[in-house]
Amino acid sequence: MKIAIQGIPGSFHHQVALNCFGNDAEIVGFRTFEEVAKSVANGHCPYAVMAIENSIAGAILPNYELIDRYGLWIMDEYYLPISHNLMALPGQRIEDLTEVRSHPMALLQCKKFFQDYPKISLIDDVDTASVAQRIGEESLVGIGAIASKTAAAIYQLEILAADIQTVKNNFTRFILLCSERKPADFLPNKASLKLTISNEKGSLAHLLTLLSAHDLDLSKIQSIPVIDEPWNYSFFIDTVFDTYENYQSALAAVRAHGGGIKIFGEYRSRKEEAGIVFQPNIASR
Ligand SMILES: O=C(O)C(=O)C[C@]1(C(=O)O)C=C[C@@H](O)C=C1
Repeated sequence: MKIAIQGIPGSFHHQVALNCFGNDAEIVGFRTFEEVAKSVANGHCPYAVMAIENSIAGAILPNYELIDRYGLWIMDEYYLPISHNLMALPGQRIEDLTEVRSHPMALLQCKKFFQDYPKISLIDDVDTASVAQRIGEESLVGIGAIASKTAAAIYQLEILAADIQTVKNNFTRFILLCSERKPADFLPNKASLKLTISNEKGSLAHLLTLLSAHDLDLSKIQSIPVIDEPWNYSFFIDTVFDTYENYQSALAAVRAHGGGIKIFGEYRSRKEEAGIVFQPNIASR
């Protein structure tokens, strides 16, 4: 079973793919999230794991756009506790480093730590683990990586500072994607949607009131531009609900008020299971 991820062994995506699909899964690494989305849409990989938001750094907005554009289906979610570590070639000290490279989301999560090291430039790179791999393979002196302890072990780097993320309790929420909606043998209590409303005074307030009147709890709302209609916006919404009926009647009310709805996925909230190894519900998919 092929699972598409952005990254290589030692990356957080790789860890999540192993946690969710087991050690026998064939994990296929890509350099960009766009290639990941494409590989699921064109059938090369039946499933993908994709980071969507982090508790310190916030949402990865471009990934919402990819799910929308490639018409992918969110079938599950997974919360991974994230510990970032500064690492370099054995023998290097923090004072020797002039550059630290990592995935942009990882750099954002560790910005505060580097305030004490103004001589170090922080540089965006492909993913956490591939920087660690490059430093090891090319014996790069003066360059550090921010990555997992697993990456340090695989690529034989020394950890100079552990747990350097701004707050210790740091989670990234990942979503599990497939190419299309399949019949579910479970009752969802969470959905990811795109809602489009007319750009009129009070229309967003009205939409939120409608959702709240049907007991929908919004766990996320994010506005994104409608690219072919300048200054008009759609809203990506994650909502958690007690009953599927409430959710359906909320959607019916939004439609009745002229709102457009695209459903990206209906699944079970995994927040309370954060950090616990689990099997995704893929038996019937
Ligand atoms: O670079 C990695 O190791 C990743 O898996 C990417 C990623 C992300 O996309 O947010 C995953 C989790 C962390 O939030 C930092 C980076």
